[in-house]
Amino acid sequence: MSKMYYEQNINDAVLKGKKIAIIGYGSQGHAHALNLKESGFDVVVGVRPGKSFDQAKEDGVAVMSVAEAAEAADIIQILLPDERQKAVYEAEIAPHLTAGKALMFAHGFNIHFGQITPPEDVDVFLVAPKGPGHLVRRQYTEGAGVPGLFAIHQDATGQAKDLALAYGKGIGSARGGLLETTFAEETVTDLFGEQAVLCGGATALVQAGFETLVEAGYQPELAYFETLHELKLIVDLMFEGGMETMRYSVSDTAEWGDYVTGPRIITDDVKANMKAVLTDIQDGTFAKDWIKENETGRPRYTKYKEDGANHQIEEVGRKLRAMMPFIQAGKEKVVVK
Ligand SMILES: NC(=O)C1=CN([C@@H]2O[C@H](COP(=O)(O)OP(=O)(O)OC[C@H]3O[C@@H](n4cnc5c(N)ncnc54)[C@H](OP(=O)(O)O)[C@@H]3O)[C@@H](O)[C@H]2O)C=CC1
Ligand SMILES: CC[C@](O)(C(C)=O)C(=O)O
Ligand SMILES: [Mg+2]
Ligand SMILES: [Mg+2]
Repeated sequence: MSKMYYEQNINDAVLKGKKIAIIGYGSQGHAHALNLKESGFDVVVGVRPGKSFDQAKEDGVAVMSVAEAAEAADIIQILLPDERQKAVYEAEIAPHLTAGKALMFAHGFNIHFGQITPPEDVDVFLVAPKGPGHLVRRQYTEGAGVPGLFAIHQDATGQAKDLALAYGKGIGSARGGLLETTFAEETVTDLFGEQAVLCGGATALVQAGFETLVEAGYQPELAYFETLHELKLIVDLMFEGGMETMRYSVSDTAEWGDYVTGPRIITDDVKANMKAVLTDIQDGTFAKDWIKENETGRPRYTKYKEDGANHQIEEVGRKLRAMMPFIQAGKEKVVVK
């Protein structure tokens, strides 16, 4: 088994007294900033004027411009959208990235695909929680933690690994476990996971199931409960006790259908497609296409987003969820802006 690091194995003294700049206050940014602050670390948020700036202020976190935060900090964690990082790094961070500081990421995209090349005299490492930022925050406040990966790209000070582990502990990820990787492995596996399974694979599966039922004449509300709402309940059991626990709780009929029909849906063709997706990620085809999409004003991204929001499963879901206030009760609301 790979070596896992948990809270009790990590001495976070190395991070005490250092100023940590969290650049960006979005999904990951707000979670890292608030968790680190509540773990007793010295945090400043660097973000442009606007929504996030105001939110950070309202949350009681010290907030400055990106350049001011980068200048003030010993450790600079870039939590901006991947496609914006290069421009902000070059204009506002690089001028303040002096010898002995640390540059951090939560995903290796810009280092691995050569978009950002930091100077050799700084530490460069990543701490990447394996979960959405809002859940990194929510789980931390509940005393739990989203597991994470860490990787060292440059160790100029000899302290990079200790800093990465202390940071991972500070955001709560050492409660779930920290695993060492490389920038290459983190970047490729994260992109593969989100595209093939967690986001792309899951939404396509749910949508296809919903459409199959609705096109066959069944009620859309029923199709929503069957293919989307209940998926969370099924995945909760897999999360808690693996597939075995889920199969224990469902009926034997469902379990039999799982064994005989799963492979009719996820066929060898699907696995061959997954391998092709992995190749596109590994050889840079995906990254090149995503960078070009951003350089040309995101025409396809915008259309996909619009189509997704207008799909019948979303319209039906909004109405049904409005009648189930308990879904959000007691939770920090994830507001889609
Ligand atoms: N989302 C997630 O859960 C995960 C993300 N990651 C990685 O973490 C990193 C951050 O991702 P994520 O949290 O999704 O990012 P978000 O899209 O949530 O980041 C938005 C933040 O970036 C700010 N921002 C955007 N452009 C600029 C700019 N030009 N100058 C200053 N601030 C700017 C926004 O400010 P404003 O409000 O002003 O627009 C906002 O605060 C990425 O590397 C991602 O791959 C890793 C694991 C999971
Ligand atoms: C699954 C999507 C993710 O990789 C994540 C939340 O871990 C992301 O980039 O947001
Ligand atoms: Mg991820
Ligand atoms: Mg990702």
